[in-house]
Amino acid sequence: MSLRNNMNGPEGPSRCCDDGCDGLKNTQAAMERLGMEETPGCEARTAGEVKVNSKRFGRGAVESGLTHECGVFGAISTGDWPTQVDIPQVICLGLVALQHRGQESAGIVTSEGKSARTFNTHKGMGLVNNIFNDEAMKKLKGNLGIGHTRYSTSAASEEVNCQPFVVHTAHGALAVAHNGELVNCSSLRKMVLGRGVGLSTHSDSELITQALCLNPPEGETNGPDWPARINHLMRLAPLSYSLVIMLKDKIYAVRDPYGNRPLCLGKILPLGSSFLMNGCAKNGVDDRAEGWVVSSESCGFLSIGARYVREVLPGEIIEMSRHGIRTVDVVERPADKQQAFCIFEYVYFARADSIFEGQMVYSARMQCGRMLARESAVDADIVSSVPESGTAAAHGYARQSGIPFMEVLCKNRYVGRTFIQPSTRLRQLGVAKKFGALSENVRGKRIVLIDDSIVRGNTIGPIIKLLRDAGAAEVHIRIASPPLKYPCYMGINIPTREELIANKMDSFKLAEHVGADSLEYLSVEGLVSAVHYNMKTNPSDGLGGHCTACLTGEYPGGVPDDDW
Ligand SMILES: O=P(O)(O)OC[C@H]1O[C@H](OP(=O)(O)OP(=O)(O)O)[C@H](O)[C@@H]1O
Ligand SMILES: NC(=O)CC[C@H](N)C(=O)O
Ligand code: SF4
Ligand SMILES: [Mg+2]
Repeated sequence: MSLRNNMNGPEGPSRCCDDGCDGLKNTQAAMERLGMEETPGCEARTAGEVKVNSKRFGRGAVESGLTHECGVFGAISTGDWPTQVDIPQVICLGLVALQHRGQESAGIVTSEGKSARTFNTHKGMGLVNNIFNDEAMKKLKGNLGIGHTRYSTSAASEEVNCQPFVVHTAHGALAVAHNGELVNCSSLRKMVLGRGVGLSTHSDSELITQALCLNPPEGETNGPDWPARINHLMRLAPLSYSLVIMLKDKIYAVRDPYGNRPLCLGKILPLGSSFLMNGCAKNGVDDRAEGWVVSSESCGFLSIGARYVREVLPGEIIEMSRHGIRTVDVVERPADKQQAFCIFEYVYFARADSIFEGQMVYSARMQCGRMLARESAVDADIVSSVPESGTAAAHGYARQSGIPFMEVLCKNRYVGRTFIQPSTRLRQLGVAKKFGALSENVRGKRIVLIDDSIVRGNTIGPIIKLLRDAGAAEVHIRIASPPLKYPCYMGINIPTREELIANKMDSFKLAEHVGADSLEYLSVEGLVSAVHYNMKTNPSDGLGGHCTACLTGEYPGGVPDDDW
């Protein structure tokens, strides 16, 4: 899951928005790549009546797959500061574990807990390991801190938009890291600007940061009431976000009322903890906490000596201090609305060892494969997968069908982004070059090949050709998610409807187009029931609902109020 064919490049996606034009250069490049006519100015339109100032263009062009979201992380040590827990190191390792969620830039901000004036900040473009060298880590000394790894959805992939954002308020410094995208960004932006606040970027994450700084119209009697300010923001902007917000000596962990983006809590255990020594899940529950962490995903917890505790609930505001953690508020959704956790976290985004809703992502993916085998059986000699994220579903398909699993593809993890390859031919080769066929496993075989998703349809065709060239007798494609037909407004870079191959052809035509003997998708009902199969949360508690908008067109919080 580490390689994304992201064509954003160092200039990355940028947004030409209602009050600025900084996205135009990249917008034009994206248009050229898409073969569209360019007209000057923010309000210019293409022949197809697509506005240049739409966010969609602002994100730049991508060759294949869905590009990710972001990873947020926070850590605080408990007890008398300073303690033995190396908070900057914990955050850095936490971000490395979240690297698959965003590879454009990363940042860490720490506080020693004493002064409301000074935070230690280090941010940069690129991968976590390249940004945080020894010198940077020394500078980040602190007892609490937050971190971010970014895939941009609003505002360019540039240093100025790297997170966490830090602002200095009348009540001290404030730092914010955000995963998600504000659906009503435009109206909130107008509101904040209308209150006399200047914004220095087009980032919705900076907007959140500044909105938190606004003094409430009714005033505050005993200094700032941060939970009340957060609550107020959540009512103004109900989705989508998971936030970590740092003040001098506290962190607030916040998940939007729809629970659209993931966020979970972990407890840093003493080094001698039996849980860390033998990994037994029931141990560690009663161990004293040496600190607390909050993270987009739980996959990195063991690597930092932490134990997964639970998810942050939709709408919950958790305060983390040196005394421990406590829920300070829960902001409700409208009564008629379900939780809308992104179902694509299960399909593709999250690391397979992360836990959501009481189940491991890997188990949900396997269950999708089982369901797919029930819905779309085929006679074959072997079941195989497109690595990486198709593999768990392929194992599920194999178990359900009784057809043995065998690897047929080797993935070269060192193939870089395809944006450096100029021509269509070379870019297409780029997809094929990512994989090699295990020819002895392939020759003469009837293969069921499982992938997690088809987006633009650029990956699967060259792979089928590779397998046929290696002697495959038949190649049947089974996709462990339904056809992707609609854009996402909640932090995922899903292409335009026109670019999504499922809007151009049904599965029969697509099979023909990519050279498969057959091609079938998992149904929406099949995906939802596979995800529900091992889930521990209960829909009757208002939990366990999922966003399927990119599959069904039913958006949990409506469509954006600005111009997409
Ligand atoms: O239809 P397309 O637009 O070509 O994209 C679909 C492919 O993109 C993703 O894989 P990717 O190689 O990005 O990551 P992975 O290694 O996690 O599978 C996804 O798993 C599909 O294989
Ligand atoms: N992918 C994300 O979650 C991005 C967060 C935020 N919208 C940004 O562009 O920085
Ligand atoms: S539209 Fe799709 S990718 Fe976006 S939040 Fe919903 S399920 Fe996730
Ligand atoms: Mg893939």
